[in-house]
Amino acid sequence: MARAIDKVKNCETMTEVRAGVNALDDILVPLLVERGGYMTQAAKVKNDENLVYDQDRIDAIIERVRPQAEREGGNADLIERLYRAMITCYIDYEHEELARMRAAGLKPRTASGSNAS
Ligand SMILES: O=C(O)C(=O)C[C@]1(C(=O)O)C=C[C@@H](O)C=C1
Repeated sequence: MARAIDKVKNCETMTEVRAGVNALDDILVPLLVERGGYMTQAAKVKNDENLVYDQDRIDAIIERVRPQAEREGGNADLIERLYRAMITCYIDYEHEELARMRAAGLKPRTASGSNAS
């Protein structure tokens, strides 16, 4: 199976480079929107500001994506930096989504862990 790095076309002009980048952004943006949708789901399920940030999960994601990047012929350090920056943005978004849902009437979790009715 072709690695991602092997799909990069040789370019002679910046027009060609930017056409390649635009084509990938057309794929990336919908995926980032979809990933953001799961932050909304996470905010709803966690329903606790103190649970939004999860260091163990961040570590697990980085452990997954670094070897994936290497298998695709990429730079694992670059992908880790991108993921850490992206997750930081999604954490902010998850907090925003939880605040939005609270303003719309979502009640905080009770001490027993279930949602207050
Ligand atoms: O898996 C979670 O617990 C999430 O809320 C998602 C996510 C992410 O994948 O961006 C965001 C915040 C957490 O710190 C860890 C990971």
